[in-house]
Amino acid sequence: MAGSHAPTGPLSPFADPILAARLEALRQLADGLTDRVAVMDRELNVVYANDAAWGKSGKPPAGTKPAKCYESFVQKKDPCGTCPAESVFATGEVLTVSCNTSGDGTACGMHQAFPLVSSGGDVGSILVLFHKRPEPLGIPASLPQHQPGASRPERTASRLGDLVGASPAMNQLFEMIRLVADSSATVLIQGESGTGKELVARTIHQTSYRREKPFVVVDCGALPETLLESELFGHVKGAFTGAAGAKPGLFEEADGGTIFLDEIADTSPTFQAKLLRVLQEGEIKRVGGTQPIKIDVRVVSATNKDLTDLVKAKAFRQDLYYRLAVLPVHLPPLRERRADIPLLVEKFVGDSCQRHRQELRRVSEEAMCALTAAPWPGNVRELQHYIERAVVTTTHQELTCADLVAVGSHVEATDLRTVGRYAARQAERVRILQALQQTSGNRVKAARLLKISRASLYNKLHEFDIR
Ligand SMILES: Nc1ncnc2c1ncn2[C@@H]1O[C@H](COP(=O)(O)OP(=O)(O)OP(=O)(O)O)[C@@H](O)[C@H]1O
Repeated sequence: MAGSHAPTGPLSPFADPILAARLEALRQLADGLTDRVAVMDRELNVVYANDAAWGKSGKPPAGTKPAKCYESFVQKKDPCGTCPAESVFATGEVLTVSCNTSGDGTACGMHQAFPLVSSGGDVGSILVLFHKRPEPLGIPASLPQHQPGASRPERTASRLGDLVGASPAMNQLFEMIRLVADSSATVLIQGESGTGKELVARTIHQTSYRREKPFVVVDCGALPETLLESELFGHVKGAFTGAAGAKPGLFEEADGGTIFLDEIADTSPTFQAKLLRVLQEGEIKRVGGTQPIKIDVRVVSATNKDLTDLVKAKAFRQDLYYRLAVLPVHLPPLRERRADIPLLVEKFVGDSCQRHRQELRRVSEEAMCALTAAPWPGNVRELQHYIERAVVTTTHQELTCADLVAVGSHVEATDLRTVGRYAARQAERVRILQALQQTSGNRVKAARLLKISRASLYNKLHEFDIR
């Protein structure tokens, strides 16, 4: 039996179209879950709860007045003295409640509460995840829920698939990914460049039942409007000069899977109108064609711009925004979640050592502190490249602060000439280190190997601070 909506009366927040769309998406994915999930309005009426949340008391019969959360979940007549979820309405911040599984701290056993924002921008209701009920002895804590086939990414406290993180923001993200994975609702990921938006999209795909089907990435900002249309929707023979044959588009290629539309804010109004139609109708028409083609694709999009600002400035269609952002995800910049840095550093050192066939290297405590304190304006991507350079250009078993200084400023050079010069110097440095290694530190032999004079080698050792 599936979960159900309780009647909500004429003042239901779900008269709001965006909240209604979010509720529908949540209902689709939470109905079959064994985790307890509920949505409450500002008056603490249960607007939706899945069967697991109603538990033994069972859902109220249709037509009864909206049930209050305290009546439904803890069989109390009066509201709890303080409900932590109320702060979510006040602040719009995600809340995690530390309490044990029997629900000390909150009578209902609330674990996390997420704000559901209305089209007007206020918190119209909250999504609540509860702690699991203690299982009777002898029964496994969770029964396998998934079909055979490619396994879902492994989830540990600080990792989901390739995504690592220990900050509250990342932990909430892991929970959300797990919760939304099996819905087909659209997801909009917003965050600065390099924060991991594409990796999050890929993890959502790999966590979902679509994981054995394609994950197709489209950089919408990189293509002019007409090319983007024919790439995404395909074209029929003779649709334009050079269209010698018919070609299926990326939406067709992604059928059954997920399409990731990166840089969605950089699309033209004409393209936005066409994409909106595709999302509304669940079908595409190839460029130059008239025949609609049904598609079953989950759309995950991303932008490093604030899409709500663009909507206000009328630079992005509001109706398309609502369609794309049924499940909005915000990835904070790395400087706002420094607790993730040590885990990311360890992962990137491990990956780089493996890629460059080196033994696993360690990072000294002092160096880790310096890395954790750095500003990382280029976010996780900048940290990843920095670690890669450190692994390639240094030789000590343990990476120290001195090694990091030798790698150079963590701030990436942006102009091509500087990048080229920097890369050439790094390559030179690496070659000298290799020569010294090959000759067991014998500088005369190393100079001979490098085909430079001994004096030049001494100058370069000084220049690169190699001792
Ligand atoms: N939490 C994370 N754990 C492990 N690796 C990560 C994490 N976040 C980002 N990365 C890695 O950092 C790099 C940049 O991430 P990604 O390309 O997903 O960022 P992005 O936000 O999509 O960037 P852009 O906006 O420039 O397209 C990738 O190599 C990705 O694998």
